[in-house]
Amino acid sequence: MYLSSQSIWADITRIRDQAPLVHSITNFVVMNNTANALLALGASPAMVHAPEEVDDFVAIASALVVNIGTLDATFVAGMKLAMRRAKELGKPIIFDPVGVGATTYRNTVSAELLALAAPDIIRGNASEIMALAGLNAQTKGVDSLYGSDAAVDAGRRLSSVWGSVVVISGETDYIIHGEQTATIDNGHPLMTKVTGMGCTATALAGAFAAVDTDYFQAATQAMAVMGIAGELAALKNLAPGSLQLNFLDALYGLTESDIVERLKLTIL
Ligand SMILES: Nc1ncnc2c1ncn2[C@@H]1O[C@H](COP(=O)(O)OP(=O)(O)O)[C@@H](O)[C@H]1O
Ligand SMILES: Cc1ncsc1CCOP(=O)(O)O
Ligand SMILES: [Mg+2]
Repeated sequence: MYLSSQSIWADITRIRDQAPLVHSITNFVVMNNTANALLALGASPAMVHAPEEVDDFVAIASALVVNIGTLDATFVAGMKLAMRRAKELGKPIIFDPVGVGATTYRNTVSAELLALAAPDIIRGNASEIMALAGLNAQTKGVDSLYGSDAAVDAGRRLSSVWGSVVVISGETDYIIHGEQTATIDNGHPLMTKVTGMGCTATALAGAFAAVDTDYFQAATQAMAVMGIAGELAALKNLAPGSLQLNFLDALYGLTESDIVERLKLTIL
C-alpha cells in the first residue's frame, strides 16, 4: 500500500532490520540529538565532516545528510566533496538549509551546494524554503516567521527547479514533488521548543531514503514518524526537557498500532 500506515511500518521495519549507515554533515547544536534519534529509530549514524575523509565515508554510507546550521570553511569544503561523491555514487542526499535567508554567507553556500549536486530531499521551515526559492523572506535566525502554508508556492518552485522532494515543516507539514503533494498533520507545538527537531526530521528522512528509493514516500513517512513520536512524547510530560528525551523513547518504542491509530496523512 503506497503512503499508508502499512508502508510506513514497512519502512520502519526495514530500518530496524538493516540499520542503514546515515552519514551526517550537520551542525554542532544537533549532532548528539540527531545521532540519538537515528539510533532510536534503528539506523546507524555517523557525523563526519573533514574534507580529508568524507569521500571515503560517503562511499560506505547509505544516505548523506547535509545541514548548514553551523557553517565554516572546513564544513563547506567537506559538504561540497561529500555531495559531489554521493551524486556520483547515486546515494540519496538530504539537505537542511538551516537559517538560509538570515545571512549572505548562508544564501551563497546554499546556492553553491544546490548547483553542485541537487539534493533528493530538501527539508526546511517556511522561512527557509521561501528564502531558498529566492523570495525575500524574513527569517528569525533559524526559526520561521511564517506558517508552512505560506511557503507552498515556493516549495513547488524549488521542486521544479532542482527536481528535489521539498518538505516544508510546521503545524502542517507539506511534502511536494512535481505534481505530487502530501500533508502530515501530526506533531505537537511543544516540538518547536526543543532545538533540533527540524534537523532531526531531516536526519530521519535520511534513514527512510536509505531504505526507500521513492523519496517522496520516504520524506512523507519520515515526517509522519516525527509527528507521531512527538505526540507520544508530549503525552508523557508537557515540558521541553522531558519532551526531548521522551521523543527518543517514543521513536525506539514505536509500534504499528501507534501509526495506525495516529496517522494524519492527506494526499492532495
Ligand atoms: N505548531 C506545530 N504543531 C505540531 N507540530 C509542529 C508544529 N511546529 C513544528 N512542528 C513539528 O516539529 C518538527 C520541526 O519542525 P519545524 O519547527 O518547522 O523545523 P525547524 O526546527 O527546522 O524550524 C516537525 O516534525 C514539525 O512537523
Ligand atoms: C539553534 C541553532 N543554531 C545553529 S543550528 C541550530 C539548531 C537548529 O535546529 P532546528 O532547525 O532543528 O531547530
Ligand atoms: Mg531547522
